[in-house]
Amino acid sequence: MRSVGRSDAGPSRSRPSHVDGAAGPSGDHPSPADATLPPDLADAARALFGDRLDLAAAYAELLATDGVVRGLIGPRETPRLWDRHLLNCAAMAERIPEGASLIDVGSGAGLPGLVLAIARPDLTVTLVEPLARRTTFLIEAVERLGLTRSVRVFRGRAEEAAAGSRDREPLTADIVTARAVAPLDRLAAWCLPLAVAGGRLVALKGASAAEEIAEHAAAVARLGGGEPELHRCGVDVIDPPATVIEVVRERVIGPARKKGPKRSRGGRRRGTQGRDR
Ligand SMILES: C[S@@+](CC[C@H](N)C(=O)[O-])C[C@H]1O[C@@H](n2cnc3c(N)ncnc32)[C@H](O)[C@@H]1O
Repeated sequence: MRSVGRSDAGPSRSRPSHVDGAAGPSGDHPSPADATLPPDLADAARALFGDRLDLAAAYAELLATDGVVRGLIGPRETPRLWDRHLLNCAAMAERIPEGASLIDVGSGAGLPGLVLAIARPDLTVTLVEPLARRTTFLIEAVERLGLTRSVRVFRGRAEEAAAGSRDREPLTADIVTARAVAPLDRLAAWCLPLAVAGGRLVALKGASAAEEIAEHAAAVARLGGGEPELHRCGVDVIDPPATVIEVVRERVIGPARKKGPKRSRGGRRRGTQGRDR
């Protein structure tokens, strides 16, 4: 069994002051967001993060420092952390119902799962990531941002999370998110088993989202998914808006059945007499 790195041990002693409601972006003191956020993105960031903007800025700072040093984010990404990463991911929040449970598959350095946990304190978030270097960063980030009550980290693959083990129930959630993890057919195979019946996969995709739907809709249906839908998020807030593909888990498909013994032309199993069932 793979190890499970949980981070739900209550508030961290090292949590930053802004979590306790120290001066926010509109307060009297300079805030972390004032220092790191490009001025032309400030309105969008305020619209998407609201009074959690300083927490988002603290996460951006972590990505730009520890995230780069540990090789989780390329140094060339730091000038575009807000527009390409934080704002895009936060825009997905409009597709997620109030109070939902959420599993983020292949979180990497926390995108989009940690961003959504920052923007939406009403969510309960599980970050699923197989690589130890990444889960170590995630666990530390969750503690430093004071998010231990709403976010936990599962080290393992999505398939393992969905399968459960002798010591652990299978993980499930209302919403399963993913960004930059796999094409839609593979994503559906990994993510739909993690959604409750009627729950949804919400995958952040790029410009080729419509082609992906055309290519993989049949595979998604075989996996128990409904018709994939394309939605634009953050319209009038970010430019361009974020594109997501959503798939509802309409049917619960069990594990692939093993092939039975070959049947003869008459419908009887080879080597059996009489009963065919
Ligand atoms: C390209 S990174 C994207 C990370 C992050 N979602 C982002 O947008 O920056 C893909 C991530 O998916 C993870 N991954 C790959 N296969 C996976 C699986 N079957 N289950 C869960 N995570 C997986 C990898 O370890 C990696 O961290």
